[in-house]
Amino acid sequence: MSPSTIRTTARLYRIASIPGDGIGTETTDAAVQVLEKLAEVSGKFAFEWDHVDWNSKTYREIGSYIPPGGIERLKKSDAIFFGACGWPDIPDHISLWSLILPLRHRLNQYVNVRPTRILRGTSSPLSSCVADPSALDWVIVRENSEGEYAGQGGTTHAGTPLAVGTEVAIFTRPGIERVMRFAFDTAAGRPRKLLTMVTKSNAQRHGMVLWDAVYDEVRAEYPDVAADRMLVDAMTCRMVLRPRSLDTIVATNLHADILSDLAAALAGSIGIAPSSNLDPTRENPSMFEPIHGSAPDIAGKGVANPVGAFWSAAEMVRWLGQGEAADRLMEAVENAAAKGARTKDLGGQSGTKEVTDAVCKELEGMTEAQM
Ligand SMILES: NC(=O)c1ccc[n+]([C@@H]2O[C@H](COP(=O)([O-])OP(=O)(O)OC[C@H]3O[C@@H](n4cnc5c(N)ncnc54)[C@H](O)[C@@H]3O)[C@@H](O)[C@H]2O)c1
Ligand SMILES: O=C(O)[C@H](O)[C@@H](O)C(=O)O
Ligand SMILES: [K+]
Ligand SMILES: [Mn+2]
Repeated sequence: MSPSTIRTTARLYRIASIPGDGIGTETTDAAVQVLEKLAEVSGKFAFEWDHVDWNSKTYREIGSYIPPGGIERLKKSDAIFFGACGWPDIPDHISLWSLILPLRHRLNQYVNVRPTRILRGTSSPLSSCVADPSALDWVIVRENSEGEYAGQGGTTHAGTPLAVGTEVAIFTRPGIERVMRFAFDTAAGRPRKLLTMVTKSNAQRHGMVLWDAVYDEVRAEYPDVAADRMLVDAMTCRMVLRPRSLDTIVATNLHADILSDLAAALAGSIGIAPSSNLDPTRENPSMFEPIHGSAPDIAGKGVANPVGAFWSAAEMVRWLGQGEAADRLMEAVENAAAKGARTKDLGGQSGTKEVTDAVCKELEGMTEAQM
């Protein structure tokens, strides 16, 4: 194919890229580089980037992360790629509630999909998974719009010995039902057709009990899916001791946030784990980001693992309809890891740049027939 043919037939995707803070900028730069290479070798699509500089520095300068008109700007894109937000000199609840959470809420991204598996060339701290890496292959479906992250509550007598803080979790029937259906659909679309629903409905007797009731109703509509439910504390043991007994997992905003960090560690490192903040109605752009934060302890050192950002980039490309290219990208990531391009968190010695270059090289080596 000549370059001009490529230009006329390629589908153009407009992507808003928000690197944010700390290693978010390093892993996003790496992902943009790998996505450009993927587009080049595929010839089927190209990216037009809207580079968005909302971060803790802009907050210090202008007092906000998202400037006026910011959400409208993002709505012009086909998808959003996000790095991480948060920096030690700004309280974490300010950065979270000024950037990532408003984006998830205002763009109606009510599901957060977090797959985990042990990539080829990497290892798990679980001995059962060292013997058989296929034992851990999960998709955590995180409720992404309400629950413990509803944002309701308040403080009275702040800064005094009488200080009172309330944190109100909100669970609505429509909110639970839509994420439950999404999870059952996800489970039904996977080979094992297995779903585990996680709550803490023994101690939390209102919202969590509503989760149980909605689970029972929706479950009846999916006779082909084998479903069970767990309390979140016991779930942590099951994830460690019986990984093969799990496949798709659905849980509340907070529980799934915690379980997905555990899942990432069991698969080798938080540095590999991806997430998709989805608006399943496709009315708004969905947003793709590694699950890790800005990691101030390693920021600026060139050692951050970019694989979670690459996997998120693959999920973005899949969401845009380029499933084959997404598979190729993951194959390139695993080939590179298997050949030794691994960062320190995975026991390797490569830096961010070396892993990025190795993945680009793998992509270049794939023939047109493969793409
Ligand atoms: N969605 C987001 O943007 C998001 C997510 C989580 C945390 N945060 C924010 O990030 C900041 C730091 O939070 P934290 O320390 O709890 O979590 P973190 O994920 O940033 O870091 C936890 C630990 O994992 C390591 N780590 C994380 N990503 C890595 C990678 N790609 N490669 C190698 N090591 C990696 C870090 O060095 C650190 O030791 C806080 O401000 C927090 O609010 C933001
Ligand atoms: O819950 C949070 O703090 C954030 O959602 C973050 O941890 C994440 O996982 O994206
Ligand atoms: K992130
Ligand atoms: Mn988290």
